[in-house]
Amino acid sequence: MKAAMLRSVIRRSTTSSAATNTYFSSRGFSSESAPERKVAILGAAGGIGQPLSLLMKLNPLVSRLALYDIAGTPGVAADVSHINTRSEVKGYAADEQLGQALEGSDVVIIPAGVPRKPGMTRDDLFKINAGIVKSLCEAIAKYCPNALVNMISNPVNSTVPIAAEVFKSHGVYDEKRLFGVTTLDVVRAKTFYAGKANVNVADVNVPVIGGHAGVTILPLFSQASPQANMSDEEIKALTKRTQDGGTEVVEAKAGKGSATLSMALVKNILHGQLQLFSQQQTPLDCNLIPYVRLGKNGVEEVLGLGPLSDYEQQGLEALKPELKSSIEKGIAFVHGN
Ligand SMILES: NC(=O)c1ccc[n+]([C@@H]2O[C@H](COP(=O)([O-])OP(=O)(O)OC[C@H]3O[C@@H](n4cnc5c(N)ncnc54)[C@H](O)[C@@H]3O)[C@@H](O)[C@H]2O)c1
Ligand SMILES: O=C(O)C[C@H](O)C(=O)O
Repeated sequence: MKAAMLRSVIRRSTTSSAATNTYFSSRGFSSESAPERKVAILGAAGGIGQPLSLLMKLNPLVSRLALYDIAGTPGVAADVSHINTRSEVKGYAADEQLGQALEGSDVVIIPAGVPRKPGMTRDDLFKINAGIVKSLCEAIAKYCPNALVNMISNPVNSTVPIAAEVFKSHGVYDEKRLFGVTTLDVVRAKTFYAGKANVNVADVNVPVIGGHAGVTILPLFSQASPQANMSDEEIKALTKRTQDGGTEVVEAKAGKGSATLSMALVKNILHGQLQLFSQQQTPLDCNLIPYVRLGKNGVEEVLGLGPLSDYEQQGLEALKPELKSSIEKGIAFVHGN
């Protein structure tokens, strides 16, 4: 098992809202007080790209927003640019403008690629998305090698290793700066748990470990807060629903794509990353729970998994072979074997 690679897929992030609020209340929204930060979205005209572009335009921590896609970016950029917030928006289309879109970026978010249709697994997207992600990462390595890179494109369990291998081959890999975006699993675990436990969802915290496909998604309900009395059967059902959350949406959308709206929660990660830029003196515990802590260069510390129940321990053992093989598939793709 490539331990470092596994860790990069295992990382997850939910930003502490307390920390985020502190920033907003203490520093305000004005362009004078917020630092200069450029965010590039690759795949900006898509189902995820468009609401994400909107959210980034609303984010007072962003000063420049580069929207890149192979088609449709002029329209999205013109539309988003009319919003009266501080960031300057530019649209970029076609390969020859990718470098300009990326140059100077502090944060890059990649939702480029095709989504699932009913009956498909995320891995079925590998054939198309692996090549897309690889070429975008080549450009990142060249034009903004120090950016924090957030991989949304599926299959995340393989696209993160693809990114890592591309960056390694250019000598710019930093495992602290590469994130697989798995926030949705945390979001779903919290929502489903709150419904079952009949508690306020805003107060709920559920760590989720592993990757981002089926059994590789492992919510740790034994560490959930507030604690609720639940039977083993209820925990199993909640675990399964969290693991199948993406499929639930794909089936409900009936051929019209996968989750795009709940993906809006990705902004939480970015708040964490952008805050981290703005408060560089101290390693900031952005509550990238359960197992990483952010510092000024990205992930500062990989924390332990915490105490697992027997059921979770079995789940952890069960997910490793699938995660390992998805990671190896990504690595092999980059090295052409
Ligand atoms: N990680 C997660 O939690 C998560 C959640 C939902 C969806 N996804 C994945 O995100 C991806 C995008 O989903 P979507 O619903 O936005 O799909 P979409 O088809 O609506 O949008 C994808 C966009 O990518 C663009 N694109 C394709 N090739 C490109 C390239 N080479 N460079 C730049 N842009 C390119 C397309 O033109 C399109 O605008 C899918 O792979 C999907 O499975 C991941
Ligand atoms: O399930 C999908 O294909 C999209 C995404 O990964 C999700 O979890 O919703």
